[in-house]
Amino acid sequence: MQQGQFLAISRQSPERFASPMSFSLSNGTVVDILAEGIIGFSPAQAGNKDIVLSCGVHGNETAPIEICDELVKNVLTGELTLAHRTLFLFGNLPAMDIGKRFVEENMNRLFSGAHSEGEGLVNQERRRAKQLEDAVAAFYTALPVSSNSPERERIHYDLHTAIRASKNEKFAVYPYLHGLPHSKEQIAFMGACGVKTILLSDAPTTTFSYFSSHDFGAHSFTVELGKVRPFGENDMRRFADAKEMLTQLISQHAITLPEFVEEDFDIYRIHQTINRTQEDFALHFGDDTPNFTDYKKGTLLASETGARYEAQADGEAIVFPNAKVAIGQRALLTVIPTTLDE
Ligand SMILES: O=C(O)CCC(=O)N[C@@H](CCC(=O)O)C(=O)O
Ligand SMILES: [Zn+2]
Repeated sequence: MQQGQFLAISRQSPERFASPMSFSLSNGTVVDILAEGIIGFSPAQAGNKDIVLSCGVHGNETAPIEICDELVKNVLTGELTLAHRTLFLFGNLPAMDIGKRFVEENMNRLFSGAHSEGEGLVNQERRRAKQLEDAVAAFYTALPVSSNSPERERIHYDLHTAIRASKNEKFAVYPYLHGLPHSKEQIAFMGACGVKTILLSDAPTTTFSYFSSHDFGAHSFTVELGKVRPFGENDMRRFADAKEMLTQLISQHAITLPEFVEEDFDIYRIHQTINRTQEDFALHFGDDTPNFTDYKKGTLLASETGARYEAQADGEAIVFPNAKVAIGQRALLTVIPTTLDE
């Protein structure tokens, strides 16, 4: 509490959080530590939002970890007083220690129960994905929505940074909503964070943000705040707007957002999801080609034995290319400009 060293203790001495613990801060906020890297706060006069901020689901995506570490520190030391119940999740602690995306398996393909499919809970990423799901479920369902109380609003921002540089530096993946409307207010919040590019998903996935969106009706996004860099090497000025808005979100009962103006955003829809199915899967552009580089119809983007993957429309752009993913996993997304209600 004095130093707010929750992440440091979680990483160095996780056994200290082997059993759940609960205590109160002098401002009345109740702190629930469920496990290493999992800490919830319930202010004495909690507003109507239940907010989950997750980071480090990929261990080498350090800027969001540094932001959340500081927010947690500020709450624990009393420098920041929360207005809403907030759950912070530091996802893959062992992967942070080795500075890698993951140790054995990409955690962000293990949600919505995928952790227990096939061989089951055989590695730490699978067990952790289940633990994170359980923590989110307990957090969102702790306060039953009573007919007398105003509807509670569930929010989950899963904070990442991208492996490649991006033409559009900050962008967010809006999970598939099964036909429900996209929230303009949420997109306006993203815009205030400096996230002016939104990718609308076209199908269910096993990502963390789809899990909270689909299972709990949360306003969820995977938010890409910049590029992967080691701890201590992030230029935090590039994250200032995001950090400021996240601080406002959790510490103010209501925040003032600029009106949503669609022209201020680049909205894309996912057009192709290309999975690696063969050992010889190869991308047909350079490793330094940034996300959102677009191509003419017919351009060969990737190939593997038995398949050639081409741009199917002029202006189709690449996102998250990675030829080294495990067989069966997503190696490339392509996106096409769209509008919100198209
Ligand atoms: O830069 C990359 O190739 C990956 C960055 C990253 O981790 N992105 C997420 C996106 C999840 C989503 O589609 O919602 C991921 O690949 O898990
Ligand atoms: Zn990531």
